[in-house]
Amino acid sequence: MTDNTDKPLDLASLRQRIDSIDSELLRLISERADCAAQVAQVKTADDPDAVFYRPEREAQVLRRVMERNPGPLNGEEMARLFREIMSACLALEKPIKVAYLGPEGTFTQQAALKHFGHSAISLPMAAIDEVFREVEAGAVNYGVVPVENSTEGVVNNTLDSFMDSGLHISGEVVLRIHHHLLVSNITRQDKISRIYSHPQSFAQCRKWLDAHYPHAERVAVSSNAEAARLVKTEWHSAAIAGDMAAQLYGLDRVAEKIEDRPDNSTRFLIIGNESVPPSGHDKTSIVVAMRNQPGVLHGLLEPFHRHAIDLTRLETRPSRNGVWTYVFFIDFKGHVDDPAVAGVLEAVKQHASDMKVLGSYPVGVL
Ligand SMILES: O=C(O)C(=O)C[C@]1(C(=O)O)C=C[C@@H](O)C=C1
Repeated sequence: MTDNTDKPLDLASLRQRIDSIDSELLRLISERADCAAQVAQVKTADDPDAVFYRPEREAQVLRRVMERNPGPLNGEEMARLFREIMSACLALEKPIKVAYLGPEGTFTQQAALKHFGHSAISLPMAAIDEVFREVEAGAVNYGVVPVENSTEGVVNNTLDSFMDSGLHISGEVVLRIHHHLLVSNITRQDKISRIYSHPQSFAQCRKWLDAHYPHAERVAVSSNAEAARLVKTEWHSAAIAGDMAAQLYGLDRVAEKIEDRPDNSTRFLIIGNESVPPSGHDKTSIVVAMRNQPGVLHGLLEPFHRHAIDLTRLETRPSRNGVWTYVFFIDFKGHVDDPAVAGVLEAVKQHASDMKVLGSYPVGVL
């Protein structure tokens, strides 16, 4: 930025300019919040049981921000700012309650905040099936559970919980997972003989641990946050956990980003009671039970090929009602309202002994 003589502005003038931009931003954000409050009135006038949170609309707003972002901030950074503005606007309409796989400080809490923003009320649950139960009981509006990790694969408890549940998937969020080796202020760093972490995190950092702490005892605990908590009281122990747990328990990072694969990421699902209209860029998840006959897998997959539908994931789990029978969890691009998807689902039904649509939802934006 320069004045009329092409000289760069001095610090005081730049700060003055920032103050006036902030005043303008304040006015605009408040105007936006007023609009959201009016949206709430319109929604309740149309329907007393109106649902205020609209995942398809939020995905569209964030995508538009990313597409139109002129820089110099990158698109994701800008979308994160808008994510928080929208979260605050929704809280003005109606605060949203979200249960997540706890305890506090887990990656699942980080995923919940990334998806809903910090104005959502987030409540830790002790187990995945408890998250499902809280949503089913109506104690919270939505739940957040991990479903797959790029290094370690599928989270079986989540898939199994879907088999017995009538809940819908209303969204997905992908989180880059960075693990750190954490110590507390009482830790003797040269005497670390025990390392706590969740089994999945141990698996994701196996090579690093073999190289740097081959003789330390690896103690598996129920969550990374629990690992971080334990380190507060033991002078010879360290924990492997992420940023949220480090912050929550005030731990120091002795080594950062120790995961073996730099692209290590986990996908989480948002579960709720409502189905979601199309957002323009959606995914659908189904679970299918097949008759045990030759060629069933071909019969199941052929319609996707025929209708040019992009499969994004296929998982097999043992079915709970028969020895050596299986169910398939399938994710693919598109929304149940798309004619091509409707065609595929019709064809899959012909081969399946049972099929359930778990939900159509916007492809994760952030
Ligand atoms: O468009 C709506 O339905 C709104 O309620 C507004 C708004 C927003 O702030 O943009 C807020 C919450 C919804 O989840 C989606 C969008």
